[in-house]
Amino acid sequence: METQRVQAIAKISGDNIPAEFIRSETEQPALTTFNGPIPEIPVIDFSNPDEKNLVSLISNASQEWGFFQIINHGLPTEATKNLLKVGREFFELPDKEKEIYAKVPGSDSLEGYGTKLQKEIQGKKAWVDHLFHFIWPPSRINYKFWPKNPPSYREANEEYAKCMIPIVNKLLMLLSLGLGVERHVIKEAVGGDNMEYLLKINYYPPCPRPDLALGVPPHTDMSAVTLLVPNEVQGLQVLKDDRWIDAKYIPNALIVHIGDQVEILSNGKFKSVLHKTTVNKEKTRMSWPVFCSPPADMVVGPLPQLVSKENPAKYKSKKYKDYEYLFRAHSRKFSIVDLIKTKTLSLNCSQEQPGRETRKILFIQSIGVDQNPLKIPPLILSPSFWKLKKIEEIFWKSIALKRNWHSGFGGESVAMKSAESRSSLTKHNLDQNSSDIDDTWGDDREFELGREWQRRHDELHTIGYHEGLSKGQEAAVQEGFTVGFKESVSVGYKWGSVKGISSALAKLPDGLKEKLVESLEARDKLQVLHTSVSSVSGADALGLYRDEILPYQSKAYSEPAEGDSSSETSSDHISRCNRLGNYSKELEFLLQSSAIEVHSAVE
Ligand SMILES: O=C(O)CCC(=O)C(=O)O
Ligand SMILES: [Fe+2]
Repeated sequence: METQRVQAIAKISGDNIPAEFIRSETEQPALTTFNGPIPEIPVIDFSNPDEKNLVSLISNASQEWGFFQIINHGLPTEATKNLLKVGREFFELPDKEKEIYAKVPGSDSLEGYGTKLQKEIQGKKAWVDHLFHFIWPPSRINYKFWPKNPPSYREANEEYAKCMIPIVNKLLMLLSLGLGVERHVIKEAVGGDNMEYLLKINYYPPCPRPDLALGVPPHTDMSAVTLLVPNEVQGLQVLKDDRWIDAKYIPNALIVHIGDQVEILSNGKFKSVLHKTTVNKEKTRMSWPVFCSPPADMVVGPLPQLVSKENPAKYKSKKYKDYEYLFRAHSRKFSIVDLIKTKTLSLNCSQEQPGRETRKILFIQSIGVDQNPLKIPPLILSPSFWKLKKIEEIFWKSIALKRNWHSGFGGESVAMKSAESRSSLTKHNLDQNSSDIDDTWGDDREFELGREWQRRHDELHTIGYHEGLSKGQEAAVQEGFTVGFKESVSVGYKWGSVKGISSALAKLPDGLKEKLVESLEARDKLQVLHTSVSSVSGADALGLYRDEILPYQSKAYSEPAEGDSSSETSSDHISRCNRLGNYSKELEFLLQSSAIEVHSAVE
């Protein structure tokens, strides 16, 4: 079945848009765009002969914004003009002609003409079509995805790629100097001359309700750096100090995004920027980002020069292809770079120092609120958590060897959706062509297992976190920003943890379970806990929280009235109706009598 393109939907939309494009209030541009005095997004003159000064400007912009525009960059205006012209002409071709370049269904490759197939977590679709193809190095180019029409498409793209190279090299050199390492270091760390340039053309047709829809939803780029030219229609927004800021259109400027790989290499000094796009009522917006990324097998981790005892690595090292896999397997709602942060996932946020975590919370939360009263306790997984990891690893490996990828955690979660899509992808490969079986299961098996394990592991870690945040978001939307958000995050987190941990335990083979939880009684109780936890959906859990705990907590904040006849204390009440809390306590209790300990600092 052919995918419906947004370009086609736009043509028949009239005054309204289909419901699947209407964003929740926390995402609608009309409600989230910052309207106060706009901080200046850095504009940097790339021809500045004072190298020291240039390094400092780029370095500051990369730390504070992860985003800037460069002017006088040396990219010939003619090359850009031609790139934009042929791209626009391609999208103006009849649909049938464009479909010749459609992405290959089921393929792992990003290349081709397409529309994001899966809806996002909240079931929303993006108002954008796109074309992806590599433009550099020549060995990476697959001309199958380069339009033959207009005829000058190839020449214009080849010319543009050639002109990009010195600019990208200079940028990486300046970034290296900004980190205090030698000028060649970042370029080499992302593959040297084998670094890959992936061009994307975004096509955002006019949208009757730009106040309700989004182009690309909030994300960071997984590249090392991204260099982008837009057409003259403004629409790009970046998150700065928890506010969505419009990036002004500057003719002939090149927009630079610091991507996840440079954030990792810099050990967190440079920030990959969270950004998204809005759409326009009358005009078609287009943009041409070039994602400059390491080759698939390149391992990227914090630069050894930047890591010491005092300043340990904040990210795990990973092959780029594994990072890419993680990126695709997980919801785009959060920045994936956080998933590979080393063991302690800190949710300690304060207004004075808005960190990435604050940003993450606020970008789902962003309702244009000036005050950020969040102060969330840190979430620490103790070393004994890794014991569980080890056992689970053996378990997943053993079932993976039986090729049973479909078994998984019980319970529903955001992450499970991606697990399902991964399973169906694998299944699709197997069904599609039996010779694919060897590719999928042959020499790469160890690697695949590693990836599968990584995914399970990441899921277990983030299951509570994601659920906590989204429950927090829903609760906060319903209850108002200041009431209950912190509490709901913590309740939601606990809830997700109980679900994730009890399901993982329930799925362990009996022999392992016995080793971990010696007492038969405790094992039975764990099973019962798992069954009851699975029977309560995330939405019901939220309902319990909202209807039973929150109102009572707010009541308990005010002094009890004189002569209040109720003898029930607030903690009595909360424990009576707090099934969520009870589940959590029950799990903690059962785990205490086992070889597993799971500590969480979330109260
Ligand atoms: O269209 C834009 O300006 C940004 C697009 C973008 O962020 C992306 O495609 O990754
Ligand atoms: Fe992007």
